[in-house]
Amino acid sequence: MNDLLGVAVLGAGHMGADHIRRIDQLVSGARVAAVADPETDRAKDAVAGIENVSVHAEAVAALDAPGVQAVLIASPGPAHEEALLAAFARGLPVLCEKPMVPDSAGALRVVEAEARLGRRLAQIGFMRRYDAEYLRLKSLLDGGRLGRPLMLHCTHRNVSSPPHFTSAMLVNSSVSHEIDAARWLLGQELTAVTVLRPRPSSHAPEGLLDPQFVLFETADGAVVDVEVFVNCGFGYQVRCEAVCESGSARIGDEHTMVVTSAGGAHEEVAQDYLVRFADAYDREVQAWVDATRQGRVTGPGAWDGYAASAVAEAGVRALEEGGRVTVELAPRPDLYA
Ligand SMILES: NC(=O)c1ccc[n+]([C@@H]2O[C@H](COP(=O)([O-])OP(=O)(O)OC[C@H]3O[C@@H](n4cnc5c(N)ncnc54)[C@H](O)[C@@H]3O)[C@@H](O)[C@H]2O)c1
Ligand SMILES: O[C@H]1[C@H](O)[C@@H](O)[C@H](O)[C@@H](O)[C@H]1O
Repeated sequence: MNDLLGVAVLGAGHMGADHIRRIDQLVSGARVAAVADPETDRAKDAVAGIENVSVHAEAVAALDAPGVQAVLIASPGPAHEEALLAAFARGLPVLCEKPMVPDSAGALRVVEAEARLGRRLAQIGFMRRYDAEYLRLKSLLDGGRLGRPLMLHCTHRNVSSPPHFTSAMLVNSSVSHEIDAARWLLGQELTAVTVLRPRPSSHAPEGLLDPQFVLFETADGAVVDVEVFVNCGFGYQVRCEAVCESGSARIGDEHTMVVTSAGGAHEEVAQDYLVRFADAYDREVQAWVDATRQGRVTGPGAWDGYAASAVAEAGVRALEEGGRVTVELAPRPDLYA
């Protein structure tokens, strides 16, 4: 392998442009070798000032571009399956933004394709696993000092939702993070989901069911609740409180600065995920580059992406049809044992 891992970035929108900047300026051991976006001007803007990078309208052309040794997928969710399978066909390691594939059948096809290869190539962009506060909570729960976890209470608030956002996306895009975090923190699969629909906020776009209250049950009898509110208007807030047999622990309150001026003081609230989780994205991409250079996958993988999609799909059914929906997972291939 060359000195620097050559990465093709697919999608140069919000996340893609941020990852391009990160690989170019912050991460060691990698460089941006190619970028693909059907909006080629967007791709050109994102790589302005970067040398030896090719720009493509088609994702596949970027995978085949000179110097490409790995892929970072930051296109919209529905484009991920094709890109993942194309990367697998070329033996290229991948970091794929969440959701891995929004529908569970497509996600399972990705799992099966990787299982057929017989080696793991995909890491999924569940960056909360790299956030310092989540890591502290994980370490506390694993240490056992608080006893068995019984419940997680989660809050996931965005200032506003993008124009294309649908009611289903509150579950399969936003809550996909809580689904992965809960599986990871508790070390269990989520087995059933119920979604309550409070009256929509008058600040939400017409027809969008926002907020929602999502309730998960786990294989070992714990319960996870998530308030998801993507047009809350005031800030980006992600909180998680674990309630255990011998105590509780809460994260998500620390991302504030207290500003004092003109006879008053107020706490600032982060306005978006790029600020709140900046350090987590940095650590995530660095860890992916380091592992990839060693020929390994160390982060959340295709099975985690599939499980999150299957749980989210059950959640969307619960949202649309009402009632409690159980989650059916396919058998887990040995590759992910
Ligand atoms: N981890 C996180 O916290 C986080 C945050 C935001 C978005 N995301 C995920 O990142 C992905 C991108 O989201 P975004 O907010 O950057 O979206 P975006 O709309 O800002 O950007 C997507 C870009 O992909 C391009 N594109 C469309 N089809 C493509 C294709 N087939 N190949 C290559 N590029 C294509 C679009 O032209 C656009 O420029 C989504 O999967 C989203 O869920 C993750
Ligand atoms: O795609 C984004 C992203 O995953 C954010 O982390 C989440 O807070 C948003 O709700 C979602 O729309």
